[in-house]
Amino acid sequence: MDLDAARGKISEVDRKLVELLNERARLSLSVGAAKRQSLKEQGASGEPEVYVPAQEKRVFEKVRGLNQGPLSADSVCAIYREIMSASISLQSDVSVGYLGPPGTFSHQAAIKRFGDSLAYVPYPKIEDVIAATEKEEITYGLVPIENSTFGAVVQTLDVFVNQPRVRIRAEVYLPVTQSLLSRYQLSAIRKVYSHPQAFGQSRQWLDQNLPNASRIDVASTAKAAELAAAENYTAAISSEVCASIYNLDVLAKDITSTKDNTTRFFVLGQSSDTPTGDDKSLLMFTVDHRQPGALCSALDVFAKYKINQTAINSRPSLQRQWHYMFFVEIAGHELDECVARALTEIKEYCLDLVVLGSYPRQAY
Ligand SMILES: C=C(O[C@@H]1C=C(C(=O)O)C=C[C@H]1O)C(=O)O
Repeated sequence: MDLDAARGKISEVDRKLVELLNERARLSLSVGAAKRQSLKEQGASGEPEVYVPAQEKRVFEKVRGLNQGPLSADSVCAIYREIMSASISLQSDVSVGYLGPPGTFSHQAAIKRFGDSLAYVPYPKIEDVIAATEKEEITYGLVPIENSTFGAVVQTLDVFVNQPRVRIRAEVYLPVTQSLLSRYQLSAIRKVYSHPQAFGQSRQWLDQNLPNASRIDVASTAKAAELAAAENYTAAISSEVCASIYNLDVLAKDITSTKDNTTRFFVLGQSSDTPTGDDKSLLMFTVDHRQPGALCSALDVFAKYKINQTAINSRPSLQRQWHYMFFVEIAGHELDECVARALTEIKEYCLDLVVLGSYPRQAY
């Protein structure tokens, strides 16, 4: 086929594609109308959930299975991310809050999960994102929860300890590459700004290469880049995206201590999604300190029901000194029968058990 003929055929395919995309969009408007109708029939007030991670997971799996190439399944899924983003925005005005300013890994994770068609709202602190979700100032809030190198994001867990009225709706994994950004050469740098998590992920590199520079914690890696752009003899540990946003040079790339450094985020909303058959749930509880082995007995309930624990963390309970709030993530959905039974049983050993949410398991 010659060039003109190939371009002519592409143009014909584009015409059909645009037609099909709009046909799909009209159907997603019908989905929105059906959700509203069903809420009305149940006598419930408020807007239906427009972002449905369980359904999106099914669509991605279906599309992966259908794909015969030459496009890679990942490319087709990236295109579908945008198609679904557009159909969400058509159903309703959706806004997603994240830890800003623009360019943070939270911002990148939000775009990875929600695509380009939604409105993004930066907040200066993680607790502000959670408070804005609680007040429904934004439709969904995205917060970091743990990093594969440095562990739990304690700022997020500490807000959960106060039991905000939000539910986890989805999880997102984002590969994270930390870099040293500055307007100066390495030898001139006296001060480094970053988020405590990014310092933790890059500590070895800093000890070796900038042992005498002071390390100043700030609320986000993008805030660090903003400060490094404004102040003399400073640098930031941040993302390469921020190097271009804040006009900084990348002095060193990929300075984290482990390979495949990845951060996991939660999408928070007003409710969790329905079970998919492959979900996880995050529980938060304290145990009765007067019962010896109470934590062990609580965790034993999961063993009894053959429920896998995928993560465990603890934070000070803030109620009594040396008492802890435990965060246990398990495989399964709160509405799965065996999880529901285990939760009833585990309450015997736990005080204040809260299910923070159930969400479809995502690939790393
Ligand atoms: C259309 C829906 O709403 C959203 C859009 C989807 C899509 O375009 O396929 C899938 C899930 C939802 O995030 C739905 O719930 O089915």
